[in-house]
Amino acid sequence: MDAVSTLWYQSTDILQSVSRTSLLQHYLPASSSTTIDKRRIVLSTLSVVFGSYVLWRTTVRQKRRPNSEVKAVSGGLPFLGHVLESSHDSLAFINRCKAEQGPAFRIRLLGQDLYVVTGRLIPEVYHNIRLYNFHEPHHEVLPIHWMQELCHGHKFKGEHIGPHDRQPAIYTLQHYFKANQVTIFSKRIQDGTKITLERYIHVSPNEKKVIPVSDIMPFMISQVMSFCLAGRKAGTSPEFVDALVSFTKKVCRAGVLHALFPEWLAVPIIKGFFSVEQELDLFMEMLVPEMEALLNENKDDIEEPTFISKVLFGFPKANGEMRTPEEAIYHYPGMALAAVVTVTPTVLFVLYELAYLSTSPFIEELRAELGQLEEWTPESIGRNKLLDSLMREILRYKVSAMASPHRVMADATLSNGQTIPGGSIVITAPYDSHTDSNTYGVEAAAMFLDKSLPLDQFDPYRFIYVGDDSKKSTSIGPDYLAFGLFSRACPGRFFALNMIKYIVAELVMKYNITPVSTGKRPKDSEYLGTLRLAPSDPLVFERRTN
Ligand code: HEM
Repeated sequence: MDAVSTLWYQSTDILQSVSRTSLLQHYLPASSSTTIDKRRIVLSTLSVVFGSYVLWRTTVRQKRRPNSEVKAVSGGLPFLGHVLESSHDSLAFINRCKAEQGPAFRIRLLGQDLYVVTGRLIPEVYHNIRLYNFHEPHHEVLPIHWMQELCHGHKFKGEHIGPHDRQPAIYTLQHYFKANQVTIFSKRIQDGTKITLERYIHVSPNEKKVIPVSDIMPFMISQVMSFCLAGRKAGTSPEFVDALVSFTKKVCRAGVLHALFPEWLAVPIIKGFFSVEQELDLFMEMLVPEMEALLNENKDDIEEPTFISKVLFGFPKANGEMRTPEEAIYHYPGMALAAVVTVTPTVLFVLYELAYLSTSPFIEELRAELGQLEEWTPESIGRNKLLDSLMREILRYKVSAMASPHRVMADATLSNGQTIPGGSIVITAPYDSHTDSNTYGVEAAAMFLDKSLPLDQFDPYRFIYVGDDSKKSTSIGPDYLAFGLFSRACPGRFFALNMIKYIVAELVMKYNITPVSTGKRPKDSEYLGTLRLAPSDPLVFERRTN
């Protein structure tokens, strides 16, 4: 999950929504000229405080740097740093930085220094998990537990997890969501997708409709996800699904406020406008009775285990006790959020590429292959090589220019001899690796690179030329960083791809999906180089009859 990327994406939205809503009205009723004066005073005070804070972040905290330290890239504006350049054309920006400073360089975004590593240096960061801490920066940008504590802590406190204890949510995924285990979700992926298509895409046979895919996709994915992670009752409840979408949006927005503003300012805004108390109440109200009922059954006998039931029964807490239903459910919103914010943009990318491939033979070939499957399940669809090649290519090509923030826990020396000071944030440059033939090695180049389009172009057939399993959409490596690397690699990837491929296969077989206008494909949106999203234009869905 690439959390830092939500930062810029949400910030404009937040500032707009905060100013649109009644923040000032709430504190400053507008009735007289005295009130207007008071408003001015408060606004000026806020501006001075915020301005001083920004100045402090950009100047006072600067310090002397040793010669061996990774060097800063030239250019950039005060406070904004390289925001404009990295948002305008992130790939050109990375190339310029590499040309100027080599494989590691320092950039500045919104008053924050970021150390960027490229190519062969990336695995070093993923490998040394003690030196490069992955969780801390993610918790800062997506402060899920902090939000749970802030908005719901007066009603329920999650279990204490020490730094050396197993993380219940991650441990559950690592042990119960392996490639050969995710078949337990198959029936629910199928049923959830069916209900979702009926609920969100109403197109009769031979009818054509413009569908706002980027608006409805978070709901569609949240629904199928709820089926699997929280159970059928949750998955069929529109309130539950809407609460998950709303929880996700609010936490992303709170993450921006939390990262940009001091806590004394962020907390009242978040409590006033982005509180997730109602959503967390609803999750508890709906799920606790189900989990209590499960506790009375034989736990080995659960017909359709969920993420929550695995946290409840899978393994004890650090003190040896089993979790209560509330303690198990506490881990659900964060995991569901991680799943929704990664799967939704991936499915949207697939739909846009398919829409713009609608006149190429690829779609018909894919339909012909899928049409020959003897059974229509996530497993059989998952084994289709053409669809797998499409998925790996989407995740290879659509990855953002910069991703995966890690906190450097002590002064660190990279293998090129350069150093990164302890306490800094280091990020990786995955798109650069994915498009550099040096990362693929000689064998891969001989095996498939010479048969496909150049690496900086999209080619859905690219990975069907591979003879072994090393280049499947779930197989990680330095040439495919979409799911991270080593022990920190995404433990939800087998489940995610099973689900995404099934949803995509259903859509491809049921609909002709085309762009609204036949002009040039609109560009993907890029924010700060750390987030890449498919265009938000709607697409045309035509119900197929054969
Ligand atoms: C296409 C979909 C997905 C993508 C592209 C993706 C990507 C990633 C990446 C890149 C990481 C490593 C962190 C980093 O390098 O910044 C990660 C970690 C993680 N992902 Fe995913 N992910 C996806 C789906 C999911 C799903 C569906 C779940 C849950 C069911 C999930 C749960 C997690 C968790 C818990 C971690 C943290 C692992 C740890 O800390 O060791 N992901 N994901």
